[in-house]
Amino acid sequence: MTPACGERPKLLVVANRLPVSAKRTGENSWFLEMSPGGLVSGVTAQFDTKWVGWPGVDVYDEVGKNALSKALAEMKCIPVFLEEVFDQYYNGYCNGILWPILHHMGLPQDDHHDTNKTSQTQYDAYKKANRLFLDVIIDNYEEGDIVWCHDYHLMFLPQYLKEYNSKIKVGWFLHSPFPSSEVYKTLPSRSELLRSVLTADLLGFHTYDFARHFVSTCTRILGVEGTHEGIVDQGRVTRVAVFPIGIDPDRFIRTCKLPEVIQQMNELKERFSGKKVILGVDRLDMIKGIPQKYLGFEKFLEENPNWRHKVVLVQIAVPTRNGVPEYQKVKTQVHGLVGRINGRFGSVSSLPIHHLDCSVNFNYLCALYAIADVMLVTSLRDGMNLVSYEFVACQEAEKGVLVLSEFAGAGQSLGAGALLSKNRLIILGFFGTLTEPMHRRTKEMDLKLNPEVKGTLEALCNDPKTTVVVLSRTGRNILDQIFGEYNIWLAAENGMFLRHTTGEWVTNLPENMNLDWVDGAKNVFKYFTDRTPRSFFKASETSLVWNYEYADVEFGRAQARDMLQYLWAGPISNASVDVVRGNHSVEVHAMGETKGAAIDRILGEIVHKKSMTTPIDFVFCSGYFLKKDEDIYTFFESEILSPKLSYEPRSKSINHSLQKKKVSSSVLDLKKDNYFSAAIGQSHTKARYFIDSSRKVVDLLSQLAVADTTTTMTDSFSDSQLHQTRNTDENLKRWINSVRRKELEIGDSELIGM
Ligand SMILES: O=P(O)(O)OC[C@H]1O[C@H](O[C@H]2O[C@H](CO)[C@@H](O)[C@H](O)[C@H]2O)[C@H](O)[C@@H](O)[C@@H]1O
Ligand SMILES: O=c1ccn([C@@H]2O[C@H](COP(=O)(O)OP(=O)(O)O)[C@@H](O)[C@H]2O)c(=O)[nH]1
Repeated sequence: MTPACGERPKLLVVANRLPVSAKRTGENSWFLEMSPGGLVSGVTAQFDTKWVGWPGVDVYDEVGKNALSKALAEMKCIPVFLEEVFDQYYNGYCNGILWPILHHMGLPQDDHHDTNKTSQTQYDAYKKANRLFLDVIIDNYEEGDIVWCHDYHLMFLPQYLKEYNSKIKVGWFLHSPFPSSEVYKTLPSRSELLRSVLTADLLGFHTYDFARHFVSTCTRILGVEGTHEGIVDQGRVTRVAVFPIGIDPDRFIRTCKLPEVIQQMNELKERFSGKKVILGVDRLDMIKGIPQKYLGFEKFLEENPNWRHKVVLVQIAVPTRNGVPEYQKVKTQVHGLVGRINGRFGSVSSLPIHHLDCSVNFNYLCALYAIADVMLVTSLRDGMNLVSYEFVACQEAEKGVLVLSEFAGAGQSLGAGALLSKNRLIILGFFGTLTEPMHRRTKEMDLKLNPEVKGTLEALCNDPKTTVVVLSRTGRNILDQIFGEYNIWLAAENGMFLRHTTGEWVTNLPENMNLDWVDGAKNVFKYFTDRTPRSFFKASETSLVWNYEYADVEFGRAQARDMLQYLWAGPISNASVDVVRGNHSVEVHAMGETKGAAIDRILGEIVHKKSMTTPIDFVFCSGYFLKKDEDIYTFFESEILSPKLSYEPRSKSINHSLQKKKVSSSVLDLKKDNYFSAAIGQSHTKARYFIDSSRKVVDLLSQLAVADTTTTMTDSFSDSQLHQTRNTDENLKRWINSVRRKELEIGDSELIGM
């Protein structure tokens, strides 16, 4: 029966745990408190509905069961008493077998002597527990109710529910990750569990990756079809979708304003005054990476003696699943590490790690979140990790830093604001960007690196996570002279030549570039140089520049006009070239030789040379570029709109041959918020921002050298010295289209844009 018009169907939330856990205080009296874990926080925040679940306690007597059921009913909770089955179901199959597999950890390897018997008993207990849940649902189900099953504890429940009544609408949501099929297929009961889950109408996951893994696992293990909607099996569709869980931020913001919580914050600030506070809040679960967090902290203290006694790591390690051997082991390991690190770096008055084996109440948790300078989330794998959201919600005043493991689901939604930058690319022009401020007529040979940028540039170039490229119109010799000492990539003559300073120059020409015109044009350039006193010309493989700035100006201009006529009539008449007439120069260069055209090949080459497999997840590009070279900015914008899958290096080596190799994974992992472009000195630009002077570039680079955050850049770009040039997708598309127009800069081109 469908509910009457206007009447909403009732939702039965079924999870292993009820949102409250019970403690017995007398024969028929119970104390109820909030259950631990993100499932409870996340689901209670969003729904006012009936819950079915385990009350967190073993009850064997009828008096106790009745009293507890009554107490829970007031909170719209219905208990499932699991009794004898609980240990083998919860500690055994759920948390000893399924949990490690779902978190990519594989099956536990010890207890060989009894493995078959134990795992069979656990599997049977798991099925029995699922049936006990079914029984309670049947007792409470009313026609039209929707049953929403949660998590890996209840993978048989959808099938049992549909067998009982095929019309019940059933959803199933997984709060943990779902691993790749290679990991999942090691589970002996892999097919039965998948088949059962697929009987549900709708399946939900936190992230696209988990959903994708699930679908491909079903297709590989069961041979069913995966479509954009979900799984199709013999005409029946099970929808698979992504529903990331969240928190109620207002609850945290409100709590932080309570006088009692402000008082706690003040006490904590005083307690840790003069120190930076790093906070960790995790269940003491191996997936949370607490030992790894401590080892990292120990290394930090080893390598940075000046930070000892100036930083404290406060770790709330909420006790969890004590009945599972792996959890007991991790607890012992963690305690050993705390003892060692505090012993090594502590003093009578100060301990580097404050480790608490307990949970804390909500108000105190908010106070801790609010005063922390750094929240350190080091999950090895984590479904979502609500703690990271909660920290952000409590940080209105302090603006601390969230260090968030990319292996937590939250990394996919908080990524833009968290410290994830693993592989940064910085592309800089030379003239007007890194040079000393100077007159634009300064000769190439006199160009000098801005002394203020030297230290910063060195730090960035030596950072293993950062690739720095100077992309300039300048020639190879000059770049060699100026940057020879740095660990840097040099792209000379607008990227036609490329070199890492530890290697040799390679030509980086587009494939099939026709250079037949060069010899003929060179003759014309020579002819006019010979006939125009004090003029000179420079030639490279792809361009020729004739300069008459020291000649008689009138005569030079007349000669330039003649020279162009000769060129157009002769050597370049059918050639694919750009001709740029400057105030005192004529330049001919191969078409397509812009920074935007070259960057694609430069990236391919760098990726190949560095054997780069980690996608570039941060790009900063800035320069004092010619208008036509601004296509470098649109190159990155178009990567954001339609990313390429891979790069194939295409350059030809002058001095040694390069083995061509396809890079298989995506190279640029750019979203809107991890790409920053800033044009120097020109407000009409395709860059996202413009900067008045190169001095600001020095500031920005120095910030990047000390903190590798996208947040840092976002903050910097929102200050008054930087001007946003655009921010809408529509504009973005227009700019990308406009770049297809051929734009030639007529003006003083000798030095601008180097
Ligand atoms: O009930 P426990 O065995 O004590 O464990 C607590 C919960 O741990 C897991 O939480 C997951 O759900 C969170 C919310 O979706 C998510 O943010 C987190 O990453 C997961 O680890 C488990 O999946 C829950 O069933 C437990 O209640
Ligand atoms: O002493 C504590 C520490 C944490 N939490 C809560 O436990 C949840 C942990 O959820 P998360 O998704 O981060 O991880 P899970 O424990 O579910 O794997 C968060 O809502 C925390 O506020 C709590 O209730 N008491």
